[in-house]
Amino acid sequence: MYYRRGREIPSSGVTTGVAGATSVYVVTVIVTESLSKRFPRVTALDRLSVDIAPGVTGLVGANGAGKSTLIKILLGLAPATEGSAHVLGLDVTKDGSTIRERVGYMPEHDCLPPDVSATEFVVHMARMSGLPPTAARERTADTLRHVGLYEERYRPIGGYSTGMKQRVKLAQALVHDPQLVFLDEPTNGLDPSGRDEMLGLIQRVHRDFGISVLVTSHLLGELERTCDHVVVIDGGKLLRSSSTDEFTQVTASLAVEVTDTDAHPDGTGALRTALAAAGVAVTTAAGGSESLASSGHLLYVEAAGEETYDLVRDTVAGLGLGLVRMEQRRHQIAEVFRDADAAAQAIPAPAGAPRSPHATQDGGAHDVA
Ligand SMILES: Nc1ncnc2c1ncn2[C@@H]1O[C@H](COP(=O)(O)OP(=O)(O)OP(=O)(O)O)[C@@H](O)[C@H]1O
Repeated sequence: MYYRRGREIPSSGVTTGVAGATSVYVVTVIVTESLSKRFPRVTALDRLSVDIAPGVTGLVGANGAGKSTLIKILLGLAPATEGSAHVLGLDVTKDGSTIRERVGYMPEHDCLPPDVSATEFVVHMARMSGLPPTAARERTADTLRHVGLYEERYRPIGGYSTGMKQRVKLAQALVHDPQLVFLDEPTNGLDPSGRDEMLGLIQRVHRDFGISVLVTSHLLGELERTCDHVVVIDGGKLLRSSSTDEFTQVTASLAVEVTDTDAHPDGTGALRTALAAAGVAVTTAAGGSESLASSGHLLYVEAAGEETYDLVRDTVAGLGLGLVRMEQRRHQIAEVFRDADAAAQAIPAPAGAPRSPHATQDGGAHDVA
């Protein structure tokens, strides 16, 4: 059973967006309703209500935003202070052990025994999940092959690189063939190529095995590449939840670069003036940074459709400028987040109000790839 805001619907034969006679249901794998977690000195989650559908979902937020706390509550490992949460239709307060049978978990921190091999460790975790010995060994071999550790599977984990250890953690989360996996900062400590490999593996977990993924990161760029949907939290509150396409496509723009001419020594400025006169929104750089743009002679033109391409081409030709490039440019999640953050900072905090974890910690939301 999956739930949509408390309404129970059968999972058999149901896919995302099931149309009933009178209403449309959205199938979810996770639903939280006004979920809060308060520690004596900090509110880690603050009335968080969010629906997460099958697929690959990114949970993004600065260090201390509440990501790990949410995962622990969803696994039934820590109680919420108030509110409710369901995972695969199961209540986290009552069905924690069933949830953990059906959900894989890759913890953030290093938790691997150094003296055993990947095979021994993953077989052990498979047995702990209830698989019989033969199935546990077979699944372990398959899973280690999937994560690219087959050759090294008999070596002690203590001699592994960080990337290999992350793969062992991923393998133990997948070995019992869960319906859903929680991956807590799986790219932590990896170099750029290690990150790319891990992100590729995560996409294949869903594409090849149909396992839904909730993956946390404080690196917006990598979630943008990997996830169908992104949930942004800040100081335990929901900042935004939408599909990656919505994040990045809503405000698609054209990046336009032109040459200067004798008639127009500032070709970029001339084009900008002409397009503005034609009623088109033009900025010189993302976020309005004039200096950044002037060094690259780039204009960003809000694209309403095909006609914007035609208008830019005709205006460039009319001014006698050379068109160096005109390419569609999707806004990056980081920009959307930066805009939201700028808006939040414009609202002064009440005198004496405690600073949120977001405001007090390093490596925050702007720690983008
Ligand atoms: N057991 C605890 N006792 C007290 N405070 C806690 C506890 N666990 C977490 N916190 C606090 O709750 C807030 C959220 O922590 P959480 O670990 O969920 O954040 P996070 O988004 O996962 O960040 P990180 O990636 O740095 O772990 C932080 O301010 C943290 O210090």
